[in-house]
Amino acid sequence: MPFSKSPSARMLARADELRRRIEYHNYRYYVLDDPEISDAQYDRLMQSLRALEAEDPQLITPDSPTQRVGAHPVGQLAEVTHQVPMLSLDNAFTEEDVIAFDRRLRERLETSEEIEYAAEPKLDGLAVSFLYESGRLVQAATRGDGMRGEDVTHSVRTIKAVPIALRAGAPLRLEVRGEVFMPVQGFKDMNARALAQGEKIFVNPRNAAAGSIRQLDPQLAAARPLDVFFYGIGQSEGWTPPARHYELLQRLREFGLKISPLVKQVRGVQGVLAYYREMAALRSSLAYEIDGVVYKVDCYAQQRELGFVARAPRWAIAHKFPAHEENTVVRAVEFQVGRTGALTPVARLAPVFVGGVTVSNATLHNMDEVRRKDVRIGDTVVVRRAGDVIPEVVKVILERRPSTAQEVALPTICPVCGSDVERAEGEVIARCSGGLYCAAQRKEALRHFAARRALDIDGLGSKIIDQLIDTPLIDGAPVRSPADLFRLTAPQLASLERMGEKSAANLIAALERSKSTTLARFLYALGIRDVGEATAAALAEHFGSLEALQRASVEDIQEVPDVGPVVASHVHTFLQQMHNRAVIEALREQGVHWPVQTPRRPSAGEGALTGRSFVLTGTLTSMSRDQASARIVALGGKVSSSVSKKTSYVVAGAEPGSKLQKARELGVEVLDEAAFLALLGRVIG
Ligand SMILES: NC(=O)c1ccc[n+]([C@@H]2O[C@H](COP(=O)([O-])OP(=O)(O)OC[C@H]3O[C@@H](n4cnc5c(N)ncnc54)[C@H](O)[C@@H]3O)[C@@H](O)[C@H]2O)c1
Ligand SMILES: [Zn+2]
Repeated sequence: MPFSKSPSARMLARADELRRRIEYHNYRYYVLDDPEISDAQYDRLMQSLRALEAEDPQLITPDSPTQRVGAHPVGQLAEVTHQVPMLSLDNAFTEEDVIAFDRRLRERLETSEEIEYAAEPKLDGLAVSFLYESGRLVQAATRGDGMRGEDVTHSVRTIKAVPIALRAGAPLRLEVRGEVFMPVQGFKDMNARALAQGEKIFVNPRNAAAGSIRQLDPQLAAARPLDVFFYGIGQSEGWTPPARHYELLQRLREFGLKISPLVKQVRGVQGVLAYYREMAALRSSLAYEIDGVVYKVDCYAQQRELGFVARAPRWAIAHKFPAHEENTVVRAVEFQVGRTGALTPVARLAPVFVGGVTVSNATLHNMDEVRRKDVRIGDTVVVRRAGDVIPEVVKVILERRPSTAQEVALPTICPVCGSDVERAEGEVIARCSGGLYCAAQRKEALRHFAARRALDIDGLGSKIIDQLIDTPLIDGAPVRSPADLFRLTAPQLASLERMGEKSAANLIAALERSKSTTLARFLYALGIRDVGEATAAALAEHFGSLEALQRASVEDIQEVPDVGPVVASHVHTFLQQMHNRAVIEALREQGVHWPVQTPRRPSAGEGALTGRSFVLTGTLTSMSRDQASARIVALGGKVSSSVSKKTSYVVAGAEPGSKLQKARELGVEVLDEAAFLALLGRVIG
């Protein structure tokens, strides 16, 4: 055990360490607009430092972050000195903090009366000072370190809500202060565009607003959806300011300056706390983000009496809402299989308190999203939970990536049933192909199987299906697949809740009747992805028997009218799954049957493209690839997915892939869209 240092030396070192960390995060937040920790984490660092300094005031240094506002900017923007300092606000995180604040004020004012407050939403943007001379906007500046900020007149002039000229009656000289922010929808649109163009995206609207305003190029700020609410003044000349803050805001509105419509005059602790609850309830429905509410003593005479401390006025406090964003670590990424077989990556997180609840899972939506955000196991990420929305991983903090971080891999087999996972070309979602067998898809598969247009099992609704898959009925096991339905006996069914003997007997009879079906209904009932009734009917007509379809290759299946490569591959993969085959086999053993059909022959007029094979690449403007395939096949041609010497034509649409290259190498004839349409036209005409 090392010797414990003297307490003051230890506290000194700790205060030093906290200051260094806070300075670093101030720099990232105020100068780079790219924070590395969440606001809540930052607030905790500040609270720790405040607590230390309160314990031993000798620890306070003049340059401690508790004594100063923000950070001094080091950008290329010109510096502006604030005539009246732009301060920060003290924070309250609990009702107790607010009660203590109000008590302190009444003690200082030596009053037993309730204080009147102006209560305002606390916009989450950045503070800007706007100087109007003779009613015209002459300068706009950021807060910076409170004493000196940056000249941002060029970008502020592009904000439509900031008047270039005030209305008549405005004082000769007026410095107004307000919050510039980005509405949530504008922020999302902007990030979506940035993403599409491979540009940097912002974590939240606040950083986006700050980043936009501090751009050197006013064109950039002009393109960003910025807005403003004005909430106070700095220096002014040539008028008598009102006696109350609330009245001041009304005057500012008369001058043409935008004031939050949510500002209210309230009385005492009860008044402010009621306002807090009202705004907390409104929070998620507002078009912009608020991170709390601000209470300001309404009467300016009282404000003057109360004065300031180092970095904030004594007469105001920001009452913060629970944070919407927190940082935490991704411990693992697991895949959940939905009822339609879709695999969703889910991040397992070190539990974190955010948006008022403890969150330990967050959806990653799909693999494209995982790649785009580059989320790896072991990463520190920003997690967001706003309102009742599902928690989401917003971004990875790359600076915190450990060398052991692991990339996320899409499993090749379903984590629930072990069937192959398929992800069709161009599709975002990966799916389990074990539709008939997979426990995750069981309920949906049974519901679909029994539906009227499938096997039409009268009386087998969702409620009974729920019971069947939860109750061990058959040899101690619940129903696992459609084949199990036909093993059920009337007494077993009658033992289910709300199921009399009569209904049980009816259901057994319905099951019996459903055994006699058609191949088309049966294929539809299997619930193969993208195989609706029409496709099922086309498959049945084309192949005539289930055996023929089971033997068919992807190319063979593509010969069916209206079946393109994607659907063909779904059908093929589904029928190749061992577990699916076993269920189909069991269904037939249980007596499910259909009349044999004769396979379809091409009718007159068709067959004009017989013997010719096509490969499609790129995008056609007049039809989809599947439609093009269908047209070719309807005329007797074949469509395959890869180019070989035997290929008759490669049809190349816009932005063709490597297949075009291959065609040229092999000397295969290439048709552009016009030539392809001409060929179809010639053949038909
Ligand atoms: N994540 C990080 O690394 C990091 C770093 C530094 C700061 N921060 C965040 O910034 C906060 C500190 O920043 P701050 O000093 O700007 O304090 P603040 O944001 O807590 O409060 C002061 C600011 O509130 C704004 N405001 C919004 N509505 C207002 C209204 N109606 N009336 C008056 N002011 C209003 C003004 O811009 C004012 O300057 C921290 O609590 C933290 O959340 C985060
Ligand atoms: Zn599965």
